[in-house]
Amino acid sequence: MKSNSRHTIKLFTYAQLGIVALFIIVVLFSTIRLTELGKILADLTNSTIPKISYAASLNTQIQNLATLTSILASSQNSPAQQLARQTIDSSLVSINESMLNDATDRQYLPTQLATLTKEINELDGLVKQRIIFQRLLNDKKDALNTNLQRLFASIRLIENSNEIENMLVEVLLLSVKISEQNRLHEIRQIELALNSLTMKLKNKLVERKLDNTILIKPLERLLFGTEGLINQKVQSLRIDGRTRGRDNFVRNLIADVASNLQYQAYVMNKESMEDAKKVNELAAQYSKLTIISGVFAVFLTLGIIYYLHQRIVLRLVSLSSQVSVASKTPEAVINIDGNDEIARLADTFSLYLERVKEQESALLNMTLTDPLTGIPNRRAFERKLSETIELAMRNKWAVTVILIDVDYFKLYNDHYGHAGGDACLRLVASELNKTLLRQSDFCGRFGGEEFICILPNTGAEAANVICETLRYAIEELKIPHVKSTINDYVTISLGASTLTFNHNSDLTKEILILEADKALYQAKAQGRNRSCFSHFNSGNFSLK
Ligand SMILES: Nc1nc2c(ncn2[C@@H]2O[C@H](COP(=O)(O)OP(=O)(O)OP(=O)(O)O)[C@@H](O)[C@H]2O)c(=O)[nH]1
Repeated sequence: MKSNSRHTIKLFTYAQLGIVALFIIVVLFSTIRLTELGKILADLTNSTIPKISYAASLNTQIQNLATLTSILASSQNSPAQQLARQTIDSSLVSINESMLNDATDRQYLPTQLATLTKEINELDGLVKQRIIFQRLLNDKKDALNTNLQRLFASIRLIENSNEIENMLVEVLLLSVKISEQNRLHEIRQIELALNSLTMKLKNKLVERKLDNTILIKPLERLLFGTEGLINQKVQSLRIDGRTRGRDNFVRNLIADVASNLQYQAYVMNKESMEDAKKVNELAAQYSKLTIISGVFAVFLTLGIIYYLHQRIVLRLVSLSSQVSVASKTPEAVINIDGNDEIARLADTFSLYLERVKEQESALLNMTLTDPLTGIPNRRAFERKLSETIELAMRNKWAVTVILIDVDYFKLYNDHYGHAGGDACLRLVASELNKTLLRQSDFCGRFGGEEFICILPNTGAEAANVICETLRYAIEELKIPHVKSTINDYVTISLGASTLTFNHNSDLTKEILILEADKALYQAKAQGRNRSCFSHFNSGNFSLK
């Protein structure tokens, strides 16, 4: 019962807590989702994007390295080689630094870079060798040219030396051809041709009885043997070939590293695109869920508000209007359904109004009752008379008013004392009320030792009978009255007036009382313990 009685407060509290909880859930849900989204975005911006950036930077540096190694490979002198090498070294340092700063796990890149550095060193060594050999070759060519010029000068001193000169010119041309030739087998053929030419030259010199040792041997030394021009050229070609091969190898290696980096960049790019797509999808999903949960929360809140409105507000409004009506209309009933505080409040209001009505009625009774005798007082008589006259006029009834006075009551009081007088009045009042038979008849105390009766729908004849019945009843009470000069017992005198015509005014009431009073005066005057009557109509009434 106690829990029932607190039902509305609980309901209201739960509803409030429900709304608060609902909004906390929605806010928490949104915050969690946004935090997750933030983490993914942070990962994307802090990790993936820098990785892509590093990969792009590394790729550019590696591509530059390919150009630099080409420059190194094609260096024709030491300054150019050294410049290219320094640039390559600083580029490698920069690549290594980029690699250290890069968070990406590049498993093979350090190994590849180490190999690349080693290969670049090899290439650099070959380039250096090639430059040396080139220089030696040039020196050899210069020495050969000097030697040939000396030979030409010596041969010109010999008579009929045209054939030998021609042979020397041929040697010069073939040696020049060697410098320009880049194919080994061609050089070998030129070598064979030079061999035969030098042999022929030697024979010619022998034929001319000239010492070929001084003339031809230096030329042969310059052309053939390990230090000769041909061998130098062959060596130079070999180193050149090795340099080109190493250069190609290094560039292929760089291309491998670059394609590896490009592939990693492609993978990272793809991953970041997938991450971005995922973030996009998640953001759309989260915003959808947040909107749905927000709308749900709003509708639920509206539902709770509507329910509270129906359950509490409307019932309170109804209670208020019912209380307002009930306080003005005595018959109105307060009725609120349910078994909660509001229903209990309605019951309390009902009880309170009932109590007020009871008290009102008790108060009214008190104001309309004579405290001594317990019968209606003069105010009650005034009311009853007005009602009776109204009813009588509507129904065309006759109305009789009887004014009653206890005979010699002053003497009674003086003899039996005031308390005795009171007791006598109570007995008389009770007897008068008992004697009036009709429910609709009225008997009240008019004041002092006077009583007054109203007899609705009672004509003059009936009134006469009733007056006599009343007078006889009091006399029969046999209340001793030793001081009365007319009887041994208490007696009463009665004056009655009967109205038998329509006359709707306050004057009617006054006239009835006045006529009754006159009749009473007459009864007193005629010797007391009797009844006198006044019957009147249409303003024309007579006293009997
Ligand atoms: N004990 C008592 N006496 C009352 C009460 N009201 C009026 N009386 C007395 O009733 C007496 C009325 O006296 P009077 O008006 O002279 O009339 P009476 O003595 O009855 O004389 P008549 O009417 O001429 O027979 C007074 O002495 C009043 O004091 C009451 O409530 N109790």
